[in-house]
Amino acid sequence: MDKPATHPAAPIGKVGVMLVNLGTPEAPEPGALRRYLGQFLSDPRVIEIPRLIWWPILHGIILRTRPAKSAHAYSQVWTADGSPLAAITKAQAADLQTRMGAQVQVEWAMRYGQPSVENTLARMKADGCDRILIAPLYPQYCGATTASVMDALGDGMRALRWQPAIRTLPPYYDDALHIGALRDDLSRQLAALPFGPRVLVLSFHGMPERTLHLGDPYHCHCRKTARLLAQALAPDWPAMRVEVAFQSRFGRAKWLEPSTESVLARLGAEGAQGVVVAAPGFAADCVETLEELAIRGREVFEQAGGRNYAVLECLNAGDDGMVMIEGLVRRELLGWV
Ligand SMILES: C=CC1=C(C)c2cc3[nH]c(cc4nc(cc5[nH]c(cc1n2)c(C)c5CCC(=O)O)C(CCC(=O)O)=C4C)c(C)c3C=C
Ligand SMILES: [Fe+2]
Ligand SMILES: [Fe+2]
Repeated sequence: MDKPATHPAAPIGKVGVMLVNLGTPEAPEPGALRRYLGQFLSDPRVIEIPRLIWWPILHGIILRTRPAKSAHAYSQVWTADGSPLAAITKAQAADLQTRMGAQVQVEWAMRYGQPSVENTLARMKADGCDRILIAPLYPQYCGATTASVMDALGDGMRALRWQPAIRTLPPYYDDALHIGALRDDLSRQLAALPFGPRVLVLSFHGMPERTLHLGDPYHCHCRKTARLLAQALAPDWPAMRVEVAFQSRFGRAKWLEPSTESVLARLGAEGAQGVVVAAPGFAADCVETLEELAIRGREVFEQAGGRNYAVLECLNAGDDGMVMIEGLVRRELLGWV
């Protein structure tokens, strides 16, 4: 049989994958925190208050007071490899590189701080990647996180004369690969606890409630992840109740409710025993899980009278999480690889 007609072979460039997460300070010190928070909180996707009002508050109050407080939080979770979020994202990229083989170049970047999305994009293009998949590791879409990565990507693209072709990883909050990975990973961790889990609190990062009414799908995405995950865990953990909460409130506006802090205080006051917290909105452990949930959350719960508390690890670079990332990435690379 005749071979089908093909187009003349084009020179095949490299395919790249860029894993992106939020970002992190360079050191757990007030100076580094001031630079990091300055960049983060100047992003109009994150703080949606007119510049004229927000600028004096940011520079006059927040950047004078918060860096020292945040530096203390980071210093309690800092590792020999640096910030947990950066170290874990780097490990995820290294593991994905092994899984994908030499055909694909895997890199990692941070939306705020280093390595930046812009520089990483330019370096990948210089390395010969002419097709790049940008994978923001946020399961739930949010303007403040996912869209902000796309803004940084746009800045990076604007600076390039010869641009690569781009694909972006859609949010995976309800993807069977994500729910399955969470079910397997959390089940294993639940089974290893020294006490019986009675209540599982699924704690997501909060957002100003206003963004929900403006049409941001984040709240709905969190709720759906929680519902599907609770259904997936129910057969193995029939006696465990699942609650949803939102953590890390910032500023004076009303944020999504209930707050994780109020849920832990209530459970503690009820004398609950066996309260376990998981954070299925975070692809990697970070200051928000390791300090806010594991240290301060425990204090809130125990001081209110609760006993037996645990915080489970995020998917991180563990096998369940990496099988998921590989599956999500391979699906988006169809036709390229
Ligand atoms: C996972 C999704 C996230 C959403 C949504 C989000 C929104 C959001 N965050 C802030 C303010 C802060 N967040 C901070 C840390 C932080 N936030 C996320 C993720 C989301 N944020 C992560 C993964 C981290 C950890 C970074 C790390 O280095 O470990 C911080 C800094 C820490 C602190 O000073 O408390 C701030 C500030 C706002 C205002 C917001 C939505 C509008
Ligand atoms: Fe945040
Ligand atoms: Fe926090």
